[in-house]
Amino acid sequence: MSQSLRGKTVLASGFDAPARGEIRRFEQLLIILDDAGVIQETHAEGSARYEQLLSHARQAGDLVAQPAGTYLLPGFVDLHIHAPQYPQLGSALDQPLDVWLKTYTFPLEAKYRDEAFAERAYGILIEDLIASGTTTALYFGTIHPAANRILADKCLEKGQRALIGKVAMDHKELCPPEYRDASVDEALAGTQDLIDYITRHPDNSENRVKPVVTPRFIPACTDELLGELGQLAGAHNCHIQTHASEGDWEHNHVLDRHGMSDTESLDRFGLLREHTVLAHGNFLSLVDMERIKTRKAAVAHCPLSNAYFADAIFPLAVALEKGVRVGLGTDISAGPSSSLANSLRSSLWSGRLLESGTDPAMAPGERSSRAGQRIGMHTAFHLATAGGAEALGLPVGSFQPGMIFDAILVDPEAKAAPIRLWQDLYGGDEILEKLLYGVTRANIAQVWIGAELCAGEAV
Ligand SMILES: O=c1[nH]c(=O)c2nc[nH]c2[nH]1
Repeated sequence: MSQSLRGKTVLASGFDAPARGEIRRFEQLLIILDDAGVIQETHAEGSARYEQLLSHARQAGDLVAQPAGTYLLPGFVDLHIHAPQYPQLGSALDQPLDVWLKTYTFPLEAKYRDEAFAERAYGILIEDLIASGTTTALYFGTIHPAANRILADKCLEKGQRALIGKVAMDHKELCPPEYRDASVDEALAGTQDLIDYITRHPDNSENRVKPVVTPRFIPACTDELLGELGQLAGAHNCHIQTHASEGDWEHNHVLDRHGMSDTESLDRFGLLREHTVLAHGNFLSLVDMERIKTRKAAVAHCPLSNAYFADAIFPLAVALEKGVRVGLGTDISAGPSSSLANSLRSSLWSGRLLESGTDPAMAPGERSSRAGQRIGMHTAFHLATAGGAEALGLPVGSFQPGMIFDAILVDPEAKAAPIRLWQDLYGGDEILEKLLYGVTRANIAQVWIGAELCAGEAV
């Protein structure tokens, strides 16, 4: 079979979740793609033109029928990930955030001044992420212009949809001399360099890779830099990403320094706009959430990293109820898994722990002060796909007409890691639940980005 589905008609069964809390299950759906990999039409079995379109595609040699027993899902959108931290995945998880940054993370990120190291590490990362089903990633890079260009090159070479930020951090007290922007001008020049490089890249005519203005977090930036980055983002109408209200130390730093929350402070610097993504948001107040919603910004919920570094759980259900846009992030390497499916699963248990409380020494009714914090699988699936895409304003994340075909094909029968579906006992949405709880890299048989095969083998 072809390595591209552009101009083809795909025949597949599977699931998507274009709206929060709602799952669409489809059986033998016809998905008609145009020459750019955009979904033109879909037709369900039994609908008026189904048989005619099916036989027409078959006769024209344009029909691509996915194997029986496989499931097509939208590709995952990782809304918060530090590309340079991949070598450290699964280590140094036992320190507080500020110590972890200084002792392990800044020294690792500083290594990306070596372009050969960047080439090697970014190549491995992107291949692993695509193979794990991440079709879109919102990346923090490093402070180094050359390494950030390499990250963009690698995403384009391997086909991953990506948004990439040059990390801006110039605060002399909080960033070590060997890993900080020497001045506001240097931080701005590096950011501008990446914007120009990505927007003019000869292989980026489809805008698969986009630049992102990326102040690391308020503690790492001077006020002057924050203000300039806000203006730069406005001038280029760029995406913005940063960390906000993550843990006690960081939250209190901003309160002490600016006398207000991260959200309010970022807003004053022009950094809270449509398609700003705030990572974590554990300490957001209801007023902050209202402001984020009004600005059409979003939160990247990173449940695994919050468990290790934030000592707090993001009140996801409250934010969703408020109408805040939310997606899920792995937060490599503060989160020790590269699989967004693990973030999805963690978003389910973390909401439940917030709701129930965890101290067995306390009576059940007294363990927690929070009710109604759990979310269901339908919502988690939406956040990992269409929710993350909406946060970024990208037309991906579901199989509706007008969406670009970014998809994964899940094979529950993968020999190395079978997902036991017990189809005689379970059906419908229960199958999706079993797939999402069970899916590993071994089950992801194909990964399509822009309707082009980026991992796996087409059959
Ligand atoms: O989880 C995190 N990872 C980081 O690299 C970081 N930098 C600032 N704040 C951070 N939080």
